Amino acid sequence: MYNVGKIAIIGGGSWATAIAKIVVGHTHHIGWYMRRDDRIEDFKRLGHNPAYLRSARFNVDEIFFSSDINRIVKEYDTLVFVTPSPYLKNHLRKLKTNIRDKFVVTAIKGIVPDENLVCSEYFHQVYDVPLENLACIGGPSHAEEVALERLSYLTVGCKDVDKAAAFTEVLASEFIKTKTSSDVIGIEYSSVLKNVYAIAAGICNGLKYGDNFQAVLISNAVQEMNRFLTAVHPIQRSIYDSVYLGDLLVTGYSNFSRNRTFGTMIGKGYSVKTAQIEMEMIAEGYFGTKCMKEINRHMHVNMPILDAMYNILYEGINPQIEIKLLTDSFR
Ligand SMILES: NC(=O)C1=CN([C@@H]2O[C@H](COP(=O)(O)OP(=O)(O)OC[C@H]3O[C@@H](n4cnc5c(N)ncnc54)[C@H](OP(=O)(O)O)[C@@H]3O)[C@@H](O)[C@H]2O)C=CC1
Ligand SMILES: O=C(CO)COP(=O)(O)O
Repeated sequence: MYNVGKIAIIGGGSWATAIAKIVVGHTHHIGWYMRRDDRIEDFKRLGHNPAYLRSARFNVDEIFFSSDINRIVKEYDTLVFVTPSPYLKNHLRKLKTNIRDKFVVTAIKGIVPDENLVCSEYFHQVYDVPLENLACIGGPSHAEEVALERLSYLTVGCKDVDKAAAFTEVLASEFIKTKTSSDVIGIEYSSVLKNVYAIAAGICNGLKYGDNFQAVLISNAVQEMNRFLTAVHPIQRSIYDSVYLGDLLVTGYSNFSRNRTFGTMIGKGYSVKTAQIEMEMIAEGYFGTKCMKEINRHMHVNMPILDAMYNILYEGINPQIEIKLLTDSFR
């Protein structure tokens, strides 16, 4: 089996912390790049991330921390990128080290803004990482629940399924079941789209639509997701697998979801700016909406929910009017 070698986590937020906890439980050593030295010092002193998932405790002797991304990249074989998508380029801008020969795993559920590329395409096109060295982690997995050791399913996608299987070895546990897939592009796009649909679910919640309508919205969202995935990467897949439908459901229904929370505020009448300030956390579906709208200008897939989100979030159309129009297109 493929040897994943020494693993490093790139990013210091809640999902990075949850993944670090899982991986170090297996390997007893990880590298960890965080952007702020003060956070690293506090982490070492407290034995937990001072800002995210504070209940997840670590043996800091098992972690090599650094705010120098080049140092981490040089010394580790498998790099797990877990930064919010809008910040990925900021971190990579500092990179002077070649990553062509690394195994690059992304747990990012978002598109690289301005480039309109999912992360694997970005690493392939800009950093020359071969497709068989690129993997993604998907599936319904709120970091808060993973930290509480509530049973969760993670899917590792990689063109080279042997490599995907090797990486699942460092994720699987009593409370994490793992699956493999070769559908990297499909998983990445579905992870972006489910955020857009979770914003839609939140907006409808804020507008006081009930559970009956939410079910119709999500049913139509899964059909829309399927149409797009079939157009962008036409392979045999079941959209009902948990990595696609499951992640859509958890993000659309869970109170942990930042995207849904952001949408609820918009539905209640907050402006985009105010909702973003109030949230204090990032709802990547906001950025995903614009990127997907631009990508779909060339793809011409019928995506009424995406279009409605774009009109509300970027064209300033009243959510009440836009959702009313959307309801007429639903099956
Ligand atoms: N949270 C979850 O449940 C899940 C998240 N994901 C995905 O994981 C990825 C990471 O999200 P998550 O861990 O939740 O993020 P969080 O919101 O928990 O953390 C935000 C991170 O971004 C950093 N950051 C904030 N502002 C900037 C900036 N201007 N430039 C660079 N970095 C900045 C923060 O650093 P600092 O603390 O120094 O400010 C922090 O490390 C996302 O793509 C998300 O979709 C996937 C599955 C589950
Ligand atoms: O991807 C997630 C759960 O699988 C997290 O979604 P949010 O970013 O909406 O919180």
